[in-house]
Amino acid sequence: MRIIRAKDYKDMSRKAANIISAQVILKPDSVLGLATGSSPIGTYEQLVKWYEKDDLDFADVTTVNLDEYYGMKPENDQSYHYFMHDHFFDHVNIDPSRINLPNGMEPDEKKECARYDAVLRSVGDVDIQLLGIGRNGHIGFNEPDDCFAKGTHCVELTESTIEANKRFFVSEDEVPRRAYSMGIHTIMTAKKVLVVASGEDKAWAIRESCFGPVTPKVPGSILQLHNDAIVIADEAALSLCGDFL
Ligand SMILES: N[C@@H]1[C@@H](O)[C@H](O)[C@@H](COP(=O)(O)O)O[C@@H]1O
Repeated sequence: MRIIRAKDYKDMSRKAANIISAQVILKPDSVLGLATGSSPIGTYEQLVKWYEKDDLDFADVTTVNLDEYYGMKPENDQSYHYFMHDHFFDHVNIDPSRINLPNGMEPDEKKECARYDAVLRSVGDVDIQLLGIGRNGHIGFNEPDDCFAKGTHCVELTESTIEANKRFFVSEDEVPRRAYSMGIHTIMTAKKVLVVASGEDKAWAIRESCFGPVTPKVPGSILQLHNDAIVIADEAALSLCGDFL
């Protein structure tokens, strides 16, 4: 696991966008695993800027997203489908037929998990998986658990995640309680994993994920076993790692 120290959110975002753009330049038909949340927004903004300057071409890129809220219509502005279009897809020349996300509107969990796993198999290896991290160390929506989930699954969100995500909703009651998420095994098969973390509220998750025991109680800790995992974290997110760096 490589840890790259960033000055602040902007610096973190530029560093992450640099790694993704190098990937797309070197391999124009890359498969990008994409993430939502406030952490990667700056990365998408930077990629869009470079695209607008004609420095990047996404025409042959395929994307797979980590997760989606269960029961959420894609046109709902809190859906991850909406988020991805709003922050990235609608601003670059990505082919809509190469965009893949879990379908939150499929009520049959078994069916949707099997469908999305088949999609993931059909696109082949993910070249770079971008990840944010939850305050409790969750990645995608793989919440702390007794074991690591393998493939796509439907998750009950923890109180800590509901609490953290309520800032995006009018009231806590509106925060969905369940979500579809790519599994840990799928995340671990990506050729490269890129975690972006900013702010003090991520400090515990970053310390435990990078230097704590590898345990499903802190899902991000499994990334210590990945052979090409990069964590780009700002000073605040690294503030509890002092003794280890
Ligand atoms: N499913 C997403 C995660 O993919 C994201 O990493 C996490 C942290 O979000 P933020 O970056 O807004 O702190 O939030 C959600 O739970």
